[in-house]
Amino acid sequence: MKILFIASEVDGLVKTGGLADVARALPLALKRHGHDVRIIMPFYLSVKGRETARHLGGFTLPTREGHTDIPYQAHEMDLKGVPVYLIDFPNYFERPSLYAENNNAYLDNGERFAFFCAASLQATQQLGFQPDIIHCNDWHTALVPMLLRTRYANDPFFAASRSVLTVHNGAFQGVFERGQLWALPELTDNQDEAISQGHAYVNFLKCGVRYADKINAVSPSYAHELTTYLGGHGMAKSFQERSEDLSGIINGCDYGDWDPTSDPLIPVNYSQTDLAGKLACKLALQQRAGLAQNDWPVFGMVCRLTEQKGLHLLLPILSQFLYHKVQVIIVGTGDPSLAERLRALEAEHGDKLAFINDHDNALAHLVEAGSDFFLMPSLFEPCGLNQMYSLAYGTLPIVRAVGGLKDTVVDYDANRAQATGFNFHEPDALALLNTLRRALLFYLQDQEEYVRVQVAAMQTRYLWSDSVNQYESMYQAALKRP
Ligand SMILES: Nc1ncnc2c1ncn2[C@@H]1O[C@H](COP(=O)(O)OP(=O)(O)O[C@H]2O[C@H](CO)[C@@H](O)[C@H](O)[C@H]2O)[C@@H](O)[C@H]1O
Repeated sequence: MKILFIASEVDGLVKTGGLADVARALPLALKRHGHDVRIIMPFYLSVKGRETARHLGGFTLPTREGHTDIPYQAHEMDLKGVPVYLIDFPNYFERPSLYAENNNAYLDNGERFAFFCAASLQATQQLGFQPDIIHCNDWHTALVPMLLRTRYANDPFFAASRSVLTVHNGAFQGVFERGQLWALPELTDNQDEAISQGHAYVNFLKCGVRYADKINAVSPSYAHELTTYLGGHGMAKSFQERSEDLSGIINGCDYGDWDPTSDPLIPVNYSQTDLAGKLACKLALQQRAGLAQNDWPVFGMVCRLTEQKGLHLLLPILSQFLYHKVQVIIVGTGDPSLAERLRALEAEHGDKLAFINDHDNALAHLVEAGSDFFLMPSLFEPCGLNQMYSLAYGTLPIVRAVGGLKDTVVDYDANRAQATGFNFHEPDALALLNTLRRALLFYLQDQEEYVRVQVAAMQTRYLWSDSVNQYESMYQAALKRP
């Protein structure tokens, strides 16, 4: 199949979160399965190696009558054999950051990504790539399915193309004032309730859910949660209306980058049959975090500092947990108020808690390798990547049983034979504290059993080739739609 993969960030070129990991790994896996895949993304200032990009041509995007058209350039780079088309319009994309500065979203994000959606389709046509499947990801690209059904409805070039939308994070929906979207008359004039938020606003994600031929979430549990009032981020009704076309496909884990037997970013490699190196990693992590190099269990956490990641469950009970002989190492950037609270706790418990306010991939690898447990008490988690890395590194995940976490981590007390970690259900700080204590007790009372579960965790595999089989089925189903 010919697949156009549209994403706002792609690891290796530019990354702010888990979306970028998938936007790299999935196209590469599709290519390995023999598909002709092209990625298209904005030509941000921070695109790595942007000086090597090859210029493909200049095009002009027509806008609403009375407004000036938008001239832009298209470039091409290579991602391990997958061509990446880059949409270049400096006014929108040559900025210090992708979406926000100092935690404040750019005010013209709606305008920027509306342009990106429209230009992506236009550039693809101009470049002569005629896709069977147009694969959109999250709100930034979610206007594309609507444009296919409106602007391009009678264009023979895209007549056989079908769209799919992957929801990586339904909490981000892209809600913007209609008036801001002057480049897209299809939106400014469209009062359809199914794509609106109140009267004056358009919801990009709703637009994708309304018009995409098929929709998937990045885990089966999250796909189900999206249709519920509790887990649907206010969009349950929209997802319910498309429930026949909605599925869940768990992300794969990139074991090429995340493999303790060969990881070049950790001091000593180790495997299920020889765990000695894991201890050396723990000592290196304790040293890096400025904590004592002792044999206390280390609980690691690496995440964006947002409410999603469950920090408001952890913060109220952290002092209590730190009464025990444990070390907690948290690496993350994001919400300044959460960072402030973590710094205050660190000042109080400096011998047991280290907070590293940084985005550092090598350190993330060291935390995975050097910790005994990994914390993900997420409020919601569409798929989650770190728990998969943790499993591979024999670092038992302690997770809230939601979304992809529920689908990938088996709780020790619920099912000892299959156990790979610890789960709790209620979004409640005390439920988390109980689970942390459960894990601690387990670790202290039976090292042999701990190693057994650790080895079971290391044997789990979430392969991209399995996910790709499911994406292929979804693409086939999309192509059958009228
Ligand atoms: N301070 C830091 N230093 C180094 N690395 C850091 C870091 N903070 C985060 N990371 C890295 O960024 C990635 C985060 O991925 P996640 O899937 O956990 O979350 P995210 O919420 O961004 O993704 C969304 O999209 C993905 C992809 O579909 C879903 O899995 C997920 O549930 C959804 O919320 C991981 O590779 C992690 O190691």
